Amino acid sequence: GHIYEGNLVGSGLKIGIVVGRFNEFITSKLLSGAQDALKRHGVSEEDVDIAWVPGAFEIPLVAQKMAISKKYDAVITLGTVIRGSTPHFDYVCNEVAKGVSRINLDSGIPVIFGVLTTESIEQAIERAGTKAGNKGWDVATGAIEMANLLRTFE
Ligand SMILES: O=c1[nH]c(NC[C@H](O)[C@H](O)[C@H](O)CO)c([N+](=O)[O-])c(=O)[nH]1
Repeated sequence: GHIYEGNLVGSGLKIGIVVGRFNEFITSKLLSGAQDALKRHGVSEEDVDIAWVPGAFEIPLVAQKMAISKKYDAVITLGTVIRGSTPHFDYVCNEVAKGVSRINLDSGIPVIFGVLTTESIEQAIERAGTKAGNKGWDVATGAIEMANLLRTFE
């Protein structure tokens, strides 16, 4: 039988990025990690569009707009929700996760979930370019892999 898998060759792919401004100290690092990964895998900067939204709660709506525009091979979502400072932490996280996962199925476009949900600021910093790596890099390579994988099914 056939093994389907997407390679990490990004050249020619069009990528949309939705990033939340809330906790911008962290989300800006996630964004640069994603941009670095896209560039290092051959995605040209002119093929990357970036939309800034107020916070994670607004990510799904703009991610949906990008996905249904059919202008992108994949959409990356970036945000940071920290329980310590979020009164409705579980609600915000669940709604954003549910919203993003639904867009994948409704649009058929890979929309990668890159919203950090952590207990503390320290944990967020660890995942935004320090000892636990950069989640932005990880979701960017995931976007390239999924875009290429889905092309094999067309
Ligand atoms: O992205 C975040 N948005 C947060 N709230 C804003 C929310 O995403 C919406 O922007 C806001 O509710 C307006 O709709 C956060 N907290 O509340 O702490 C958070 O930690 N992260």
